[in-house]
Amino acid sequence: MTTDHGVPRLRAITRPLAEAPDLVSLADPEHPLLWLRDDRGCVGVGEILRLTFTGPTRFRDAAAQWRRIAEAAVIDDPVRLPGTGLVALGAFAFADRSAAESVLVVPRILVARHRTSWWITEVSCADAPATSAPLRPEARPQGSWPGTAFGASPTDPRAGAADEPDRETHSDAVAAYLDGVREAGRRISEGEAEKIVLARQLGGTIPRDADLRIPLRRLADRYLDCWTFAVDGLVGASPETLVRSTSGAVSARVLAGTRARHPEDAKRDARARDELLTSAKEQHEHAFAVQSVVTALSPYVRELHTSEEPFTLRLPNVWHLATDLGASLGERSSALELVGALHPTAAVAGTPTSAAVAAIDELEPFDRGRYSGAVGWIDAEGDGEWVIALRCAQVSPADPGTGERAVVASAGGGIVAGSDPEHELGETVSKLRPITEAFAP
Ligand SMILES: C=C(O[C@H]1C=CC=C(C(=O)O)[C@@H]1O)C(=O)O
Repeated sequence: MTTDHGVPRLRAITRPLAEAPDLVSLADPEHPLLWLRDDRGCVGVGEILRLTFTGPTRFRDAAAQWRRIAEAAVIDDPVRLPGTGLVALGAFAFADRSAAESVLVVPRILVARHRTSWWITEVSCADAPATSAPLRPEARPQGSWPGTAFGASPTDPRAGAADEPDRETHSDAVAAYLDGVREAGRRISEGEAEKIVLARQLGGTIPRDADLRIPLRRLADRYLDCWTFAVDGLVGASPETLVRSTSGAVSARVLAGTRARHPEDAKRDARARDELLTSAKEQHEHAFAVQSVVTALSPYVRELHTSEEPFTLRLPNVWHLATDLGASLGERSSALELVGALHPTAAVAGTPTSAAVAAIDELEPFDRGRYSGAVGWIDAEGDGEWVIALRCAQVSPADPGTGERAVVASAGGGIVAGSDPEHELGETVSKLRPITEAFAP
């Protein structure tokens, strides 16, 4: 199955699909592989190749290995749309020193959609005899979903203790987060950094046979402006496009600056939006995030342009300040190479990057894993779409003793001069809502 240089040789056969299957119901209930937003997306069934990476060179290694695999592949693709032919889905860790593996997974079967076009791709070893038509996966019936009520931290998973920023006494994990925010504020006032993004985690458990398609469907139905994803146990719905690169066109959506939504009270909701748009602090925090993306992308693109002013993005749980970027790809860099150049942006690390990453390492008492890393897909042309892994949870393999799967949800926010710790805590509660609600019983 490999070339003389040890590179797996794959054959991908793509065929148009006349019918329009429900992508979520085709996913594996316990190990879903899914990428979905409105009328675009794909579901992977089975796995033919899994590549793992760790350390500071994880993006570069993945990009180089994927390029070799794509060059060696035999591709039969009359459909020729973004995501046809050979495709891998991936999830990458935030930190260079993370214990979490970064992965690229090539599904055996991919069923996908781009607006009104549907297709199926079957991937096999190039040396095996080719089949005439790809195997059709079948929708599986819905399984059980007892859900989970998250506890205040992965090590203190007392159900229900998660979201209580107004409590007089906070849990140890919340107290540690608040201390971290204060310390970040102190460092910023002393000039060590201008912005530091600090996160916290919640913990829960689900039984081994819980059907993860249920929280995924809730996310996809509710967060229409987000990419709903499931890759190697990382499940979420992110509003922030790190980079999309298709046929030479590059785009990104930068988010930073947040207010909780109040959909039940239109006036209060509008006030929250106006406050966000006019807050000098939020605009300042946002500008750092835009600048970090512009600086990182510039060497790879031409004609980079951004929306003139940040606009407000309305999600069901929060308002965000947002800026869209567009550009043309300058040279033939793959989407994964662009991801490696962009990560970590100021939206998830801070400014300047190295000082912010060092502060996160000291002030957050946990490994972020893949939270605030990158999740997305890449095809054989190097085109792809990657989001920052936000509003998400990592679901672990089942514990052999208890049969339970640990679920760790994470959310954070940018700390700048003048940030108020209790307000920041409230912001993480709003940002955790997509996951706490999707995983609710
Ligand atoms: C770090 C997170 O959000 C980032 C993205 C949008 C707005 C953010 C903010 O306002 O702080 C964060 O930079 C998170 O959701 O965990």
